[in-house]
Amino acid sequence: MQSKTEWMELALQLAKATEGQTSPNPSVGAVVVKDGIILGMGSHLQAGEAHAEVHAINQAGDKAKGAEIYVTLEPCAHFGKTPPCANLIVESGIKKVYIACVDPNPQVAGKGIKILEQAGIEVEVGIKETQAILLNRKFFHYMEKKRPYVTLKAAMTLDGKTATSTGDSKWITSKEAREMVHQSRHQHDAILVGKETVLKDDPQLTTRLPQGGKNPIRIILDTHLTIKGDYQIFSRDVPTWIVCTQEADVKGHKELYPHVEFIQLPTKTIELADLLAILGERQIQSLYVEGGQTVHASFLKEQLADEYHWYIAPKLLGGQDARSVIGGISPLKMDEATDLDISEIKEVGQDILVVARPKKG
Ligand SMILES: Nc1c(/N=C/[C@@H](O)[C@H](O)[C@H](O)COP(=O)(O)O)[nH]c(=O)[nH]c1=O
Ligand SMILES: [Zn+2]
Repeated sequence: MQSKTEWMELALQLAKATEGQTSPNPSVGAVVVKDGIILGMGSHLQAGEAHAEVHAINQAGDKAKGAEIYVTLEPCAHFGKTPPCANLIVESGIKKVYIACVDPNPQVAGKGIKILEQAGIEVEVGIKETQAILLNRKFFHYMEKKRPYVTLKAAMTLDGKTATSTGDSKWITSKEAREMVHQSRHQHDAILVGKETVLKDDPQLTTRLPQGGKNPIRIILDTHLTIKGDYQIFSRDVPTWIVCTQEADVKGHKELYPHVEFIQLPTKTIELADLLAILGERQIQSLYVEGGQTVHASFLKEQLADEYHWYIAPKLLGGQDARSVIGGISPLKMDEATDLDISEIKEVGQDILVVARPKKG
């Protein structure tokens, strides 16, 4: 017999397994249980398809009568592409609903729970709530701020260098760490780099995992559209959006690269807040920023990064002339530093990954 916490843990595993593939929807898992026996379980797999509760209840069939359901997010109450799960739960005869976290989206918060309680179904909220909120932090952030959740990624030596003075950086981190980066690319709607990274590294910015994976949209910051030539970012297999400013000659570039989309900002410089708002309007919920140092400096200065993935290799380069992780100008006083909460440190091959987020408040 599993405890309610263990059943919710299973539902969270089901949700976590689909991380990145359900965008613009959240990742959700559900388990239907009666007398300690699993009658049905499921994950929401793709936006527009059945929700996790539908899969789990369909598997349980008539046996769902008198059962309990564990679901990682409050059941929906609105008619989206599928009928509301709250009504389905009522019709199924389920007698108790355990919910990890409510939907913070003001339009839906609490509506699903109300339908259940009005039908006389017992509801308990908050089992493994922290993990459930963490799992869908990008979705909740996007719902609240209408701009993508931004993760800055950097790979560096133990003394914080991302390349030698000649720009050589192949490779700093191990195969395992680089594979984890591709896993993150798969889980993000878009990936962003600056002009310098394109000119120096000629990156593909695609997801290349042994088991395959979704390619994020490539977003390149190129203020005056200076990137010309057969760079890999112009390949036709992945959508590429180039961000430039008002004086850039988009018309001329469009003739060179007809398959590329241009986002021309009405300003002399690329204002990141404006860009993120535009990306939000285009349903980009999560943005993976692979640098380089100038781009990282802008996101830090504007305080627009929501998460940092620092991959640190057991190497030392030394030298003030080697490239550091974040460019720009440093604040004068240490107490102007950006304070972070380190949420995870894990070994990846011979490297370590530090996951950190700006301190709230
Ligand atoms: N030099 C390194 C990285 N380098 C990161 C960027 O500078 C590269 O241009 C980008 O990842 C290349 O993308 P690709 O062409 O799609 O493979 N990133 C890493 O994690 N470890 C490194 O050691
Ligand atoms: Zn639903």
